[in-house]
Amino acid sequence: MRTAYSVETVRAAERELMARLPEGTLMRRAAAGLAASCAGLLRRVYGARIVLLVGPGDNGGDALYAGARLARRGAGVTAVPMDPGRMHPGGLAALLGAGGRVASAVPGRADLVVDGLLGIGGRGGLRPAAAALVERIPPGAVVVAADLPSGVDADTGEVVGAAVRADVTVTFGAYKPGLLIDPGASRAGAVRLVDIGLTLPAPDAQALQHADVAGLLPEPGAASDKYRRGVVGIVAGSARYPGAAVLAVAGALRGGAGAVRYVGPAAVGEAVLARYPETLIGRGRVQAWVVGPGLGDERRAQVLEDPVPVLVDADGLRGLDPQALRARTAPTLLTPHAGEAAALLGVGREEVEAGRLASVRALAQRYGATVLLKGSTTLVCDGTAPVRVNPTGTPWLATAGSGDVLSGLAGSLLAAGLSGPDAASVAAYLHGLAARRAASGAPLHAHEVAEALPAAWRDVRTP
Ligand SMILES: NC(=O)C1=CN([C@@H]2O[C@H](COP(=O)(O)OP(=O)(O)OC[C@H]3O[C@@H](n4cnc5c(N)ncnc54)[C@H](O)[C@@H]3O)[C@@H](O)[C@H]2O)[C@@H](O)CC1
Ligand SMILES: [K+]
Repeated sequence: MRTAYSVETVRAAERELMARLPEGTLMRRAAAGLAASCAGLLRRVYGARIVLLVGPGDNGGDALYAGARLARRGAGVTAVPMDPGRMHPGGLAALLGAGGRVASAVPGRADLVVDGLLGIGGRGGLRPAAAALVERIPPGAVVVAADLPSGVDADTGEVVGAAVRADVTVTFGAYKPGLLIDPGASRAGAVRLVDIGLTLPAPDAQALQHADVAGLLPEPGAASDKYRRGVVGIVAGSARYPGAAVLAVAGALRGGAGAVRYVGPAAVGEAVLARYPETLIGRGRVQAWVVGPGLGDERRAQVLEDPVPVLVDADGLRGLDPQALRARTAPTLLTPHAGEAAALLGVGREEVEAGRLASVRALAQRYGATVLLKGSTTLVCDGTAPVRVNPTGTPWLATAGSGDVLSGLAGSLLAAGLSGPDAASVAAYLHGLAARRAASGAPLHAHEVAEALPAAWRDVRTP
């Protein structure tokens, strides 16, 4: 499990540790880790041209101390301050003492640039002086961000205006949520964690890895039969959109439930059966429902009355009543994309896109449900536990019908007994992995994602 911590939490842990250690110990640890990563990225440290972009705070201090270490190994190190009057004094003395120099402009050529402009003390978008330095980063240089790419909000991943685009981010003490959540995540490149000895409480965000997902996958035992493994009911599709039902069933059949039941118009049921003859047709007991696309209100209301877990997606999300959801006794899982989330919150779509973390938290609070917010870095939040950030997926997943496969899959996992947050995050993980496999660099369609799910499932289980 990759865990991430808010700035407030990291600061508190740092204060607690700093009080017990000689002054400067943590910054030395951070700088040593940063310098080691930089050295590993260079073919040769001796003679390498390294540029440090140095901000006014301790993030700049990290860059200066790391630069001093690299200068001692024979690199040519140039520090370019954002504000010449404000540089970490100890770091500056160390760099100059090691033979580094300070320049007022970014050199035209560099092998490696360290972004030490802003760390967890950065607020808002980069101010003009910082943005001007970032614009001058020489093309072809490897960019290494200290702690986080400057301009990325550490707590949320939000980017307002200019931000550094790093190849590698060397982060200190703990991952920050903004390194896992887009748009920040896509600015961070490969993220490396340097342990500086912090003791941390419960995380604010977490990203499942293969082993975590493997531990959550439902496994049939010797005594299992199709009913004990769970039946998932799919209430989706209309004469106009029969495909949504077929795709949701396609996802559900690969999600670990023992059987999939389809409830809907006869013509749609026939389309489902033509593709998947193993589907049960018509009403009956289920362990979880998926209420999805192409629906009228009455069908949704009926399903929400059933005291079993219910996943609500697409058209099913329209005009949802928060009070009605809060009154439910069984778990509810909502799976909106940004547009649907915006409608549920009564805000603009851009607001959701720019503030994905705040939006998913607000939705979970307002509707008393687990919410899976689809998009670049899908988020899952149940209002209490850490937000789950999905690390798999590919931009090719932005294709018609892929959401129907996801809702069928997540519903199937709910029917198999997983909690709302587990079903949602396992489904998002497998779905993203299947899409990567199916796409491998070329366009894909939703059915291929469903067909790649068993391979993704096996991948996850392979140690
Ligand atoms: N506290 C600690 O124990 C440790 C801190 N470390 C480093 O210290 C960093 C935090 O240092 P600071 O608290 O000094 O904060 P930062 O160095 O992140 O930045 C704060 C400074 O930047 C300015 N600033 C804020 N937003 C700006 C913007 N949008 N544009 C331009 N300037 C802006 C502020 O006026 C302030 O002077 C961490 O990210 C990490 O790199 C590490 O050395 C590890 C140990
Ligand atoms: K930085």
